This record gives sequence, C-alpha cells and structure tokens, in this order.
Amino acid sequence: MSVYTSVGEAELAAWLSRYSIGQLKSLKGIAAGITNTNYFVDTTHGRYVLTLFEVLRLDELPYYLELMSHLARHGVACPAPIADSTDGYASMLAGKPACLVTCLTGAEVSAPSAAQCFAVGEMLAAMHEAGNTFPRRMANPRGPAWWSATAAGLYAEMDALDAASLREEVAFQDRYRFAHLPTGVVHADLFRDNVLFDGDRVAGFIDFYYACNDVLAYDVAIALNDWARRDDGAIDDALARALLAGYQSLRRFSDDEKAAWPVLLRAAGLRFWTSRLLDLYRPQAGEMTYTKDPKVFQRVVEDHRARRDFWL
Ligand SMILES: Nc1ncnc2c1ncn2[C@@H]1O[C@H](COP(=O)(O)OP(=O)(O)O)[C@@H](O)[C@H]1O
Ligand SMILES: N[C@@H](CCOP(=O)(O)O)C(=O)O
Repeated sequence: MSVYTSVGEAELAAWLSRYSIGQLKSLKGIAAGITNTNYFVDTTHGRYVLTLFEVLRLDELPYYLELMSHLARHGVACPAPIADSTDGYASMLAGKPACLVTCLTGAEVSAPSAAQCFAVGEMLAAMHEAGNTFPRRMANPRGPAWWSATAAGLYAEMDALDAASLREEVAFQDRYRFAHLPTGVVHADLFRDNVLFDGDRVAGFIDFYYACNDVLAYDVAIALNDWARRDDGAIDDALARALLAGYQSLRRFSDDEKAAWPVLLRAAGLRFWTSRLLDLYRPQAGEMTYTKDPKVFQRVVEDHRARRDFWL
C-alpha cells in the first residue's frame, strides 16, 4: 500500500485552484510505490500524478523537480512537473509537501528482455548527456563515506562470515578513488521499479529522489546490477551486454571508465547491500518501507569479485 496520507476531493479541488489544469474530476490512490503517497488525478484537462512526500521536506524538493523539468525539456522520458500560479512546483497539501507531474503511459517490467535492457541503457545515456547543462549540484548522500560508516555500525550484529565479506568489500573500495572519471547528474536508483515501459519503448524514468552528481559509469553499474539480474540472483550475460550496448550507442566509455568498470560494479552492489542491511538491522520506528533482502546484493558483489568477463 502506498497511500499513507489521505487527501479529500474538496481539499484537493481547493489546492488545484493554484494550477491551470482544469477542474477536478476524480482522484485515485496508486497502490505501487514504497516511500511516498501517489494519486492519479483526473481533471477536465487530462490525467496527472499527485505525489505527497512522506520524507523529503518542501525546501529539499526544488533540486529534484527542477531536474525532472530540465530532463523532460531535453527529451528524456520522465514526468514533467507542473508549475503553479507562483511558478513553483511544490507546496503543502494535507500537511505534506506535494507536487503534480505529467502522467506517463506504460508499466513496470519485472522480467526485462534484451531489447528493454538496451532501451534502458540508451535512455540512461541520454539522461547523462542532458544532465550536462543542469546548473544545480547535489552530493551523493549514499557514497563511500556513508557506506563505510553504516557498515561499521553493523558488523558486530551480523553473521561473522557475512560481516567479513562486507568488511572486505569496504576495504577494497577504500583503495580506489574515481576523481578522474566523468561525472554528472546520475539517477542513482534506476531499478526495474523506477522505469515504465510501453512495449519495448521506455515510457519514462521515475523516482528521481536519489538523483545527485556522481560518476556516470557508476550509475550504469547500478542499473545493470538490477536490470540484468535474473530471479536466481545471477547476472545474465545477454541482458548485461544489451544494457551496455544501449548505453554505449549514445555515450562510449573512455579507457579510464573501462578500467574502473569492474570496481564500479562492486561499488554499486555494495551501496544497496549496505542500505538493505541498514533497513534490516535498524528499521526506523514507523518507517513505511518493505525490507528488501540484503543477500541479493551480497551475492551480486561476491559474483563480481569472481568474474573475469565484464561485458565490455
Ligand atoms: N508520472 C507517472 N506516471 C504514471 N505513473 C506513475 C508516475 N509516477 C509514479 N507512477 C506510478 O506510481 C508508482 C509509485 O511511484 P514511485 O515513484 O515508485 O513511488 P515511491 O516513491 O513511493 O516508491 C509507480 O510504480 C507507477 O506505477
Ligand atoms: N532500489 C533500492 C531501494 C532504494 O534505496 P534505499 O536506500 O531507500 O533503501 C533497493 O532495491 O534496495
């Protein structure tokens, strides 16, 4: 369930008077999603998606909403935020920061084909290129300093072998610095549940709320570790190659990126291994998240350690 904050029709109709999108016809809660409350809002002008932010504050939203607006303006498939009469994208509704974005067609795919992996890779490269002219900056809140500190707080409670493996990975990543690699705007959470597909066409990337500035190839590694991962947890060679081929059809990796790629794949696995461990060992009181299995990303990292062919 993902309607944590209820909005009444009268309350919404009053809030919508700040927009030029017609009269409210209906609203319907969206069941999918984990973090925020989402509704489909139908007006006399069409369908929109209303998001009420359960964690982010109003003053934190401009970065993400301006980024989505910038990317949509540059042809990247993603929702475009709708501006209100103050020319702002977000304001309070039912006690929560809220925004309206365009409604995309399409649906999530749980078992992507090679053609869909190619399309995700290609759109990710388009997003990276479009991000070059976005003027705002955001540090990655889930970078090496975060995973080192987070992991350090969990070792004592973990199974000894799992903790040793996690320590090994954190120490391994500590030996690398990637300041020489191309950086830019990254999505940083481009999992299957954050892309809508219309057949083999990407209808849109959604959920930009981890977007930040970081190493571009690291973003590709995050996407590959999810999109190419089969149900049994192993990375599928054909899907991995397809995603990379799609990406490189628009933006080729440099020699430095190729050299760093095996380490970046492990770093991308470590980031989600750590966040899933944190959710498991430190569930926040009242936090509205489903605990996702950390073992999935432990396996991704350990498989990459043993891998010899990285699909480039
Ligand atoms: N712009 C949009 N157009 C169409 N559907 C959307 C849009 N944004 C979100 N959705 C739907 O809402 C669901 C939840 O959105 P998501 O951003 O993943 O929520 P959460 O931040 O709570 O995880 C998505 O799986 C998708 O089905
Ligand atoms: N896609 C992630 C969830 C988002 O990251 P988190 O830091 O909010 O847990 C996953 O599947 O683990």
